[in-house]
Amino acid sequence: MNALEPTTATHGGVTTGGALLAVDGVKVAYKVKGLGRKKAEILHGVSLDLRPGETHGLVGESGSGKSTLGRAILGLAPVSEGSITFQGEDTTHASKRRRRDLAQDIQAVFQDPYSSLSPALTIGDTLAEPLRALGVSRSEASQRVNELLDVVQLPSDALSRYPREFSGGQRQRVAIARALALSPKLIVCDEPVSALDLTTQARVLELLLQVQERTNVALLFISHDLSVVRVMSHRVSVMYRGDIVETGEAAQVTSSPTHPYTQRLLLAAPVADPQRQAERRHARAATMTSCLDEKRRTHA
Ligand SMILES: Nc1ncnc2c1ncn2[C@@H]1O[C@H](COP(=O)(O)OP(=O)(O)OP(=O)(O)O)[C@@H](O)[C@H]1O
Repeated sequence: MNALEPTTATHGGVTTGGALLAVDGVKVAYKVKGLGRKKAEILHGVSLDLRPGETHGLVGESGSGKSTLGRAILGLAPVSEGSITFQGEDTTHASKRRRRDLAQDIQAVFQDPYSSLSPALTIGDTLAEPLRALGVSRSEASQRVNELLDVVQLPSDALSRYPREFSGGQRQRVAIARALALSPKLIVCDEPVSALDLTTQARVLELLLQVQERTNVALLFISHDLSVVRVMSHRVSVMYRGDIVETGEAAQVTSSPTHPYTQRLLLAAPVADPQRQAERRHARAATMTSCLDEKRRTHA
């Protein structure tokens, strides 16, 4: 198994064929204080699908249920109705043991790598751990770890250092490398750049695009930032209060949305200085757009 080998053949950047992941009418409900035995329904029956090698953006305001959907796909949220199918297998209520196996194919990168990287492990051990757990030999794991460092553009002296010795952007690179260790087919990226400054955001997003190019991994890209979702995604779904209200090609959804909520999301001006915000957005979009153009040229 080579961490950098494409998992399937690609065509024009996105592999053709059936869905890799299908979420169908999924409901998630939690017990909450004050409701007695009644549960609060967070997802009201959401559906989306992801093709191999595709990035599906999931956008919506805080509390709309984006992370809950990501967690349901990872088997971390209780699904009360509906189904989640991965590579033709119903994984909705997969056993713990099956989940461990599925982790080879479905990985996650979260907003805060501090919470997902063990402070007690060096980067070398962090990256080798999932490989060793699978029975990969020490020397093969060591070779793979070096490949992974190369992919995420971290120096080899990173291996003996600890997460606290890295910047936020570097730690997110480590988290991406660890997610890639087992050559997954899908990575749930939950706000992977929200905690980073804009320059670092652009670098990490570019890295994700390059990684997808090399490995054909599919990404569920969760963000509240429509401009980031637009440049990262092939298709976009918009969540509003536990429902997906609109799904379509990224360019269509983000330039001429049909649902009133998406239209409001587009118009939302998040900061007091709109001039500065517009300049920043423009700079970020330019970086991302050139990156995507390059990607398209490579596949032309
Ligand atoms: N374990 C839980 N128990 C009870 N309620 C929960 C739980 N997890 C999430 N919720 C509730 O579900 C709703 C959706 O949360 P979720 O984190 O999925 O939203 P989100 O769209 O990802 O928001 P953000 O962008 O702020 O992360 C929120 O009201 C949250 O309080």
